[in-house]
Amino acid sequence: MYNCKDDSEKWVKHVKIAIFQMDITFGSPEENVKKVKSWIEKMEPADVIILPELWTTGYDLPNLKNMNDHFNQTVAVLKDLAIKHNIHFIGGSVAKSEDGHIYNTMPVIDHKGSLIHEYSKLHLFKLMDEHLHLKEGNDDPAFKLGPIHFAGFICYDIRFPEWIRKSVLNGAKAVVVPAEWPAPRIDHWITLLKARAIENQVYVIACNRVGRDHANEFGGHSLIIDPWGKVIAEGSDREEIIYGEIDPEEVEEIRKRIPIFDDRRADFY
Ligand SMILES: NC(=O)CCC(=O)C(=O)O
Repeated sequence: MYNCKDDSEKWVKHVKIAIFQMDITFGSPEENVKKVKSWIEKMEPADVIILPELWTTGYDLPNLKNMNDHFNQTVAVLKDLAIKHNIHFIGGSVAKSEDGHIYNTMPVIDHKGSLIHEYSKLHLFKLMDEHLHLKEGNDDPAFKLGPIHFAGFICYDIRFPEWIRKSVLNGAKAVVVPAEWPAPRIDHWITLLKARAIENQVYVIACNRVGRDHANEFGGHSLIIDPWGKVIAEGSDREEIIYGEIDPEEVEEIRKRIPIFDDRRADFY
């Protein structure tokens, strides 16, 4: 069985992922936290939970400025849950106030309840007014859970392949993507995620919300894609937990089969 809760450097197999493909109650952290707490109680055993983008508030962007301590409060909840359930959280993203700005920030919390990583969305999505309310981050997307190298990006970031390639060249074997991706562009979502997996020969684990707010209907179709581009698990357009296992050794197998990282012409590009 898997063990990505082993802190040693030993290579592990079959890390079990649980994607919380949830609807989000607009502007109501209490309701959304309540839902995450109840889903954990009923979920199958897993190693890592992935949550969607801005899962506590949705795109209630004008009101985020009144929620100063929101990020720390949410991280505190996730820390308690991580310890109680002995599970890692890639905590989607949560609005974070800092230095007079608000960031769209992914917290990663390990099974011992430590906040081990933060990444603030690098590319703000103007079509959903992010540039009017948020500030872009400048973080490194890379983090490790146990011995596994992940890189985490947020939603619109997946349209920038060179940003993801940079982390892969630095060692990432699995790319994680929390999102609030609208239903009318769900074919872009699926195609871009498959392309990121195939071109980088990495796992792609992507959690999209479902439901609607005043402006958008969101498309679900959360995905776990292997480094060959095969879909291991795919969500519907309704609320559900999506499970799948990833095996980091598979990345090396695929890279032996088609050795793009040996063949690429870094002298040209
Ligand atoms: N929340 C987002 O970043 C949405 C990105 C999106 O919809 C896109 O088409 O890109």
